[in-house]
Amino acid sequence: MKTPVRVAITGAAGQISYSLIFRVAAGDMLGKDQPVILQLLEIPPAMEALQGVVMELNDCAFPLVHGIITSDDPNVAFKDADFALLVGSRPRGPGMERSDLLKANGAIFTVQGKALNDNASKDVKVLVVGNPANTNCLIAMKNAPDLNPRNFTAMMRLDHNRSMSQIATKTDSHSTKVEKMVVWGNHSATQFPDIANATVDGAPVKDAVDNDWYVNEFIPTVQQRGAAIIKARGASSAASAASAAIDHMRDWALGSDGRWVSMGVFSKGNSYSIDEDLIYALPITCENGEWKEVTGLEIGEFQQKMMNATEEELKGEKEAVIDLI
Ligand SMILES: NC(=O)c1ccc[n+]([C@@H]2O[C@H](COP(=O)([O-])OP(=O)(O)OC[C@H]3O[C@@H](n4cnc5c(N)ncnc54)[C@H](O)[C@@H]3O)[C@@H](O)[C@H]2O)c1
Ligand SMILES: O=C(O)C[C@H](O)C(=O)O
Repeated sequence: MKTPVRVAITGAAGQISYSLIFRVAAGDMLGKDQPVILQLLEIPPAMEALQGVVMELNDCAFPLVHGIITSDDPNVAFKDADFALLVGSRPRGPGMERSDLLKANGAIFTVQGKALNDNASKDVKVLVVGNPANTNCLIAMKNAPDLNPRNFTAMMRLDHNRSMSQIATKTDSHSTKVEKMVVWGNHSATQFPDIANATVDGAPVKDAVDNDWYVNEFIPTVQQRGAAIIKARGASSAASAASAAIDHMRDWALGSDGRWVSMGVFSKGNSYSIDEDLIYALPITCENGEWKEVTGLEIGEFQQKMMNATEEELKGEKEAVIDLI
């Protein structure tokens, strides 16, 4: 039996966590042979609801769960954490953009960045899910000067998975047959789901779909999918967001087997001339617990325009929270 690892999850009584925690506990994230100690963070008004979640976790009698800690203090929840999934923050409602949440949520990530810096394992792998995820991740990273910036990532995997699913449906194939999809930039309406290198059943996607569908249907559908779910469900995506978080962390920890994934990462040293002080989604492969940028892709005029637009938005978000970083 492996030694248990510590998995901290914030917003643990919320919608996403209600799916996420149970999947982590079942071994979907780190493997069926990896015991976990769950370290669950909430704010004081939600601690009672969190106790209900813990009762349900206990009632599952998960073989891999070797301890459950609950707290409203990030210094306790992040103590020696090997993995930290920062979910806790307000979701947007109808008619809002994710960046409208910066004022409400940004400050959460200064406190949590400091607490990670002071308490977590030096190798902690951090995934920011709470919106606006990229800029919240930048805030947390900047408030954790003793941790390697490479430890901080933002979730773009939901956008990546949404793209693969849309392509599979359009080409009458299956999402597992779609490879080399890239979603660049911000988890927002400016994100750029790019099919230039993507293949389906080994053949170029761009030969299988027409450009009009790509530009006028596919890209806006992926960009607006979060808003479409809010409109339909009356609440933001939760189970699919949890599933994407599981995919992101699993691949980072256990490897992506050469498959490309999209992750929001610190842009310093990137090979696509993107501003070097952002959390920007790039094409990534993961191996031996490390992520690596896919380099050397040719960038055409349309791609450059789309990549610049999402970069500009991220620069604007950063300016809006400059006092927090
Ligand atoms: N990056 C993505 O792809 C993606 C996808 C879906 C949702 N999200 C975002 O994830 C966040 C959570 O969504 P949800 O549906 O679970 O929301 P929710 O409102 O159901 O749950 C959020 C939980 O966070 C808790 N919380 C608030 N402040 C906290 C703090 N300082 N410390 C710890 N916990 C705190 C709340 O008490 C609540 O229980 C939202 O910001 C949402 O927009 C991101
Ligand atoms: O759209 C939202 O606000 C929730 C989430 O970021 C999503 O993409 O579903």
